[in-house]
Amino acid sequence: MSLMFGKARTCNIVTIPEHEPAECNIVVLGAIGSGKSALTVKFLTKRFISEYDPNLEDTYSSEEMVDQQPVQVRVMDTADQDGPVNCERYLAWASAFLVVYSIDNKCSFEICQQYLEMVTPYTKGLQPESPIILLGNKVDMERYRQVSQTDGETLAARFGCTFFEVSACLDFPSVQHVFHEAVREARREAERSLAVRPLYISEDKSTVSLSPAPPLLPCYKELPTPTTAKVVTVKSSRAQSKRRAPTLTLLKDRFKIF
Ligand SMILES: Nc1nc2c(ncn2[C@@H]2O[C@H](COP(=O)(O)OP(=O)(O)OP(=O)(O)O)[C@@H](O)[C@H]2O)c(=O)[nH]1
Repeated sequence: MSLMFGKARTCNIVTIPEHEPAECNIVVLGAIGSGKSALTVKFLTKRFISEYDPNLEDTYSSEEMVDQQPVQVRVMDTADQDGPVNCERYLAWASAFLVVYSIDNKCSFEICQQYLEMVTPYTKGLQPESPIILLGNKVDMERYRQVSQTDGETLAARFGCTFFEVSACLDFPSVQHVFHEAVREARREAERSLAVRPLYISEDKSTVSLSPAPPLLPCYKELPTPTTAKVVTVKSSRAQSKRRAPTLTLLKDRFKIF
């Protein structure tokens, strides 16, 4: 079981054991057509897709550098046909959630509320919690806007989650920032969860030990086997490349990338 964010930390008494390399599993949720796949592919390839197979659910992996720390980011691009159903396939797997609606589609915003109502009670009870980011996508469609930024901010505040408005077809840095912010929030939650574990001082005072760790949810289990999921790996490491767009081994017939 790999633990989240294995930056070893020593203090004068207790050394937290070196963990394995950090990993972060991000699950992208939202209504059909809200832009989940486009945002995912933009983050992984810097390119905007225009066509996709709406019934396919894929999980991608990318080596990222977030705040000078390497992290293996896995992104599950879900494809729920009718809103939050069959959620157990990703709830335990997730380190963080991106819940996406389209600002030009009020119905997609209402479906996001259903996702937040389903995911929040589950994550709030976890150690560490899996943070949630609410995303208003297609901000380039301002002239067709049906959901105000204030509505988005209000919904995010109601569920205690971070809020951004983005566009998968505009600049890459704003999309990358959202995914990296999800990693940062998951990292902070993991550190906070470690920090609140009580210390026990043994009788002879010579050693101090951390209480046995609460069963941290493994941030990466065997991927669930959704009927159509394909695990696709980003070929080149973004951490090492000179910001080259990694080649993503997408099955080209499913995405028309231009
Ligand atoms: N204008 C604009 N169009 C977008 C944006 N993001 C996605 N689209 C378009 O919206 C449509 C749906 O995008 P997808 O990324 O496939 O949406 P999805 O949420 O993955 O849809 P499902 O796979 O059916 O769940 C496609 O035609 C995209 O080209 C955006 O930021 N701006």
